[in-house]
Amino acid sequence: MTPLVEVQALNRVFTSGSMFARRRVSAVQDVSFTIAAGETYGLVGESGSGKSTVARLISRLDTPTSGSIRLDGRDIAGLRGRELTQLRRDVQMVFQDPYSALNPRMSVQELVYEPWRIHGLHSPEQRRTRLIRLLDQVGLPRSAAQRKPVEFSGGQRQRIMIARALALEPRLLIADEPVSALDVSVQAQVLNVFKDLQEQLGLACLFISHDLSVVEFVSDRIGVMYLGELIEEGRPAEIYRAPKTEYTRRLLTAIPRIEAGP
Ligand SMILES: Nc1ncnc2c1ncn2[C@@H]1O[C@H](COP(=O)(O)OP(=O)(O)OP(=O)(O)O)[C@@H](O)[C@H]1O
Repeated sequence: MTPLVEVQALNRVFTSGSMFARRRVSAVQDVSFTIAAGETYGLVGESGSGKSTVARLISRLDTPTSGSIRLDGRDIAGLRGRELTQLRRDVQMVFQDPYSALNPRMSVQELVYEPWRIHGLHSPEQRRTRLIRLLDQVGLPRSAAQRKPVEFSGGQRQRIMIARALALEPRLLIADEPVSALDVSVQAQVLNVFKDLQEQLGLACLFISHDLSVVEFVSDRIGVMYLGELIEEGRPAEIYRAPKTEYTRRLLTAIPRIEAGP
């Protein structure tokens, strides 16, 4: 079966500086992996290892230096016009910082309606019904609809971000450090939202974190990145039982593991 996402020999080189002092960074080096429909693939590695660059390349916010990314077997580099608009719907992102990503002047309802307005989707009646369903799915009360982001805690704001990302019924959700800005006590609650969504919606997810315990909690498979390369890949249990690299072994010693909620 064709994987939903197929990343092949991906490279991204950044160059900066003047003609005399040129700086060249290989942010992503020969990275290949796949994500099946309904699968959560966790990408872990320390700051600067290239995780966010991979996310930006898959969502076509950036262009690879070489290599390919296929969604449903089609190379996303060639998409134009209506097909590119469809990609923008099919791949949604949730970022680390819900404080800056949500427009503080908009209510939760306006924030969730916005992608529908942009894409010209659904009648007013359908929007109301869908909004209620989304709030239920991410564990927010219906009364949240009329309130503004400032009235919510960090964890609740991240739930608003997730609801907004789900509004367009994406095929792939990319979550880039979605719990890193949250208190540890709140992290598990938001991670459980991701787990519930996987079970309810069968959503495919690229889940990025520098924290292996976070990635292990939500992922079916894990890829470890180091200095732009994917140095190890496997199921969480395999990686915990027998890490293949010294770097992964070091990540494993770092933090306590997250327990599932009640
Ligand atoms: N636009 C850019 N121009 C130049 N260098 C960049 C650019 N974007 C990223 N880099 C460099 O590429 C490397 C990988 O960065 P990237 O943000 O992908 O890593 P990361 O693993 O996501 O880290 P973090 O979690 O801190 O964002 C870093 O060395 C970074 O400085």
